[in-house]
Amino acid sequence: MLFEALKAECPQEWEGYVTHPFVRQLAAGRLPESCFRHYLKQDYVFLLHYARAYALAVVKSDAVEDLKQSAALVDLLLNTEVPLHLKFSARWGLSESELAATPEADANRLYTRYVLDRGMSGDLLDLLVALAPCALGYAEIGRRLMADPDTRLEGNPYREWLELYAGTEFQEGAAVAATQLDRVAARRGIEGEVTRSGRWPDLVATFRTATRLEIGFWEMGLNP
Ligand SMILES: Cc1ncc(C[n+]2csc(CCO)c2C)c(N)n1
Repeated sequence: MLFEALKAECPQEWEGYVTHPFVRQLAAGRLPESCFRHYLKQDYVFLLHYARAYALAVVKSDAVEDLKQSAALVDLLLNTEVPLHLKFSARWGLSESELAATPEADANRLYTRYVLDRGMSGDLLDLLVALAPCALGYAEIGRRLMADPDTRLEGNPYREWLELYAGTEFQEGAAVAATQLDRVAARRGIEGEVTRSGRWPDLVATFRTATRLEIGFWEMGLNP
């Protein structure tokens, strides 16, 4: 699986992302509320740009299956994920107008524009690899946190967040994204020993950069 091969190339960055102090504090219920609210506001802005990146994936698709999958994700993001985020944020006292007026943090801008740029200058595979730490990382984070003895669900104000990303629906979505990555790679002639492909160094560099930018997003969350 391409996703596993990419992770294996940058274990330090990957561990830094999925075990970041932000998520560990969140899982233990020790994350300051100001950090979580800051994160929620920035994540709203993030989701809108993320939807744009999948819209670009529609443009970059040359197979009907990929067109459909990316188009469905744009719809899911804008018409399900964003309303869910609004509902969730409302319970933290954040209104839609407050979220919409959020000034975009540099770390946020850096990340989403990097992904869009990889998609713009590269092909669908470059774009999906740039999206992979986001599309697949949160499912892994949710799964790991649920198995972590330091995680506390009882009385944890962030319990819903944990249950969302560890939930079946989310895990299945990530599995579909991983399958698409493999399918697109195979169509570009990258199959079997993927690490011997001429494109491998560039794909690894993209994945590593996007993973580092996810770390930057957590860091931003810790510094409201
Ligand atoms: C900074 C940041 N990175 C990743 C996600 C996770 N995520 C956003 S939309 C989506 C579903 C479609 O793949 C996933 C997994 C996030 N919320 N914020």
